[in-house]
Amino acid sequence: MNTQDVLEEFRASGALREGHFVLSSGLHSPVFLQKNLVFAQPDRCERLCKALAEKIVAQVGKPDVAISPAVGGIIPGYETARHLGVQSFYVEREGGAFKLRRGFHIEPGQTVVMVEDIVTTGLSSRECIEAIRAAGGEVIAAACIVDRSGGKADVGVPLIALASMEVPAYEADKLPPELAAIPVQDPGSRRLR
Ligand SMILES: O=P(O)(O)OC[C@H]1O[C@H](OP(=O)(O)OP(=O)(O)O)[C@H](O)[C@@H]1O
Ligand SMILES: O=C(O)c1cc(=O)[nH]c(=O)[nH]1
Ligand SMILES: [Mg+2]
Repeated sequence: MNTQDVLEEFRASGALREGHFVLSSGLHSPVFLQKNLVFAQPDRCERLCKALAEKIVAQVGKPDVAISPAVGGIIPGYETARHLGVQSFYVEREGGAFKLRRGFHIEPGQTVVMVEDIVTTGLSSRECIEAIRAAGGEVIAAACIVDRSGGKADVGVPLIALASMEVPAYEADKLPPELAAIPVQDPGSRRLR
């Protein structure tokens, strides 16, 4: 599956949104990939995650566990783990920082692939990897459905992306006037209270 095939799954799901969005990183963008509309369709989610699992195995082999950052990473993390034939855990925010909770346990030295939905700056991936290491896991790679940085994001381990694209994103005080004129939406969970 190449980038065009992946974006076609997003387009057909109505998940390629245009407007004014504040992203998890605080950057602003005229484009948002509403991945949940894709993952809500099990057949599409299966196609994407099966392809991602195959790419992971081809590049780094099969890990012991797949671990994702909540909320967006949970569904693709589970489905990718199913195709890898490994357990699926997730980290979630406790007082702002990602933690492994709910009885999920990593044996010392177990190998982990961190599975994200979307990578923009790589901040959430780095936070997730830090939480996995704090719990004793050895992160051999990160993986995602779409890398919006076009390969520029550095998550500290190899990043295996099913699709790669470059989408404009701006700091809050450097918005182009046409973007500033549109009311802003904050669709993610980082700032939810
Ligand atoms: O690479 P980054 O700059 O960190 O951006 C990508 C992150 O943003 C989204 O999560 P978000 O925190 O918006 O919440 P969600 O997982 O609930 O969608 C997405 O799921 C990634 O985790
Ligand atoms: O950077 C983000 O927060 C982000 C971008 C995007 O296109 N989709 C998403 O769910 N999150
Ligand atoms: Mg997320």
